[in-house]
Amino acid sequence: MDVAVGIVAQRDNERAQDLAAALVDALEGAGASAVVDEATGEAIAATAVPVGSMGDRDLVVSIGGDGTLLFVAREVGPTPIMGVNLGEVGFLNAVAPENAVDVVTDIVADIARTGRVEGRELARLRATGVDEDWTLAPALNEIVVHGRRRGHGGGATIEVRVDGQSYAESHADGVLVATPTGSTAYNLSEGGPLVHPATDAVIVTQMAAAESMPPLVVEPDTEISLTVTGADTAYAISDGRNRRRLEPPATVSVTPAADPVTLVGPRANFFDGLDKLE
Ligand SMILES: NC(=O)c1ccc[n+]([C@@H]2O[C@H](COP(=O)([O-])OP(=O)(O)OC[C@H]3O[C@@H](n4cnc5c(N)ncnc54)[C@H](O)[C@@H]3O)[C@@H](O)[C@H]2O)c1
Ligand SMILES: Nc1ncnc2c1ncn2[C@@H]1O[C@H](COP(=O)(O)OP(=O)(O)OP(=O)(O)O)[C@@H](O)[C@H]1O
Repeated sequence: MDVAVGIVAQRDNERAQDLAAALVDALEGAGASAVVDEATGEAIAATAVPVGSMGDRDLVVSIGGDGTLLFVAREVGPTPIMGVNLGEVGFLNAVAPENAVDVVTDIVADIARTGRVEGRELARLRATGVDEDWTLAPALNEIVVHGRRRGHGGGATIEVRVDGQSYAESHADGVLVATPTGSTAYNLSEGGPLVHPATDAVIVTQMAAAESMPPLVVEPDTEISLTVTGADTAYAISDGRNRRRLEPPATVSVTPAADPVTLVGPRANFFDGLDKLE
């Protein structure tokens, strides 16, 4: 089968663009087709398409940090993604740049031979409005609900309900609902637990709450609802980038998203990765 690959390189990063060019050459040499994102297409000689249209590719390669991979996941949904790490932490991107050409050409040869992609599924969360009809882009890391701004005078009163049962209610900077993938990100800075990536779970962590309850870990099919009062404005935010302004009183419902993200390629070692977080 003819394998089609999309390549997204971190914007304005020359190293990422050079690697994208090397991947295009290697893939075309191996008989596959390769396109790059539009920003990268301005820097290197390659066919460019919007990232949002790469959902029809067999594989999308993200070259950059965790933020670039989160962006690619938002744009291409369930299409298999492989991350090459040029960033600092690289929790989501297991492949080192020097191995990228070999790893990608091996994966593409596998797809050509078998017609399928071996990957692992990472759960996402979906946030919807209860009083108003809106939905955020599915979150691979976390949904955050916070007041007008982080810090003094910017918080709100947020009640957390777990499958309809009240768990906590306090004035706080916010509350975050994280996946195991997101447990090492914002959740960790707010005192939430690390959850090993092989665990199916959802984490609820209050952010600087006046009357705090311990962070809570529940099974993935649980509905978490967050009711915001005591503030003029609040926000619901998916993976730090996709946001919805709320006018409290407002309730946000967080449930499992239908489509997981499929990550392809070698797995990052969770315990080695933790050393990089300090
Ligand atoms: N105080 C904090 O820790 C804080 C604040 C805002 C956002 N964030 C995280 O940033 C994410 C958005 O990323 P961005 O690059 O667009 O914003 P960003 O540029 O603010 O990146 C924040 C940092 O989070 C790291 N990161 C992202 N996902 C991770 C994960 N699953 N495990 C470990 N580290 C991870 C990134 O490598 C980066 O160093 C959000 O989903 C949130 O988890 C963290
Ligand atoms: N090729 C691209 N086309 C369009 N937008 C891009 C592209 N690459 C990155 N972006 C934007 O940049 C954001 C990623 O942020 P950033 O580059 O700061 O994060 P990163 O990959 O985690 O890198 P670092 O670890 O160096 O911070 C994405 O959310 C997206 O909005």
